[in-house]
Amino acid sequence: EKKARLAQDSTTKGLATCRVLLAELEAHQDAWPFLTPVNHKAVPGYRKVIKKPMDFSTIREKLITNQYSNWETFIVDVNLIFENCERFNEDDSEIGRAGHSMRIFFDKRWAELLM
Ligand SMILES: Cn1cc(C(=O)NCCN)ccc1=O
Repeated sequence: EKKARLAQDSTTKGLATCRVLLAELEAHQDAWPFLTPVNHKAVPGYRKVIKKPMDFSTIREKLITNQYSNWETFIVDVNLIFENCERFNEDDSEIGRAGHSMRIFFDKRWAELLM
């Protein structure tokens, strides 16, 4: 509880936690579909179906250029990756399974770092 409040209050600390977590997400073996923006020229329908694309490299760029005011705005973008993946991919598909695996990993690590 105290750690969570601390991380929430001082945004720099909160954002340091975000950097740690983003590095772990990018290093995960199931991160491959989410490392860079989906190439909508190579993936028919993607641009039409997914209104707000997001990926780990975009989140990293936003972190580096100070576009997240706090850890909550960071969480919104991470969850957008998983929501887009569930919307566009069957649960029983390579990418669908990777998305579920990454979401489970993220939720667990976030809880450990902030609770
Ligand atoms: C997240 N996502 C990724 C792809 C993809 O093809 N990624 C490139 C992998 N090299 C397609 C649909 C999708 O929802």
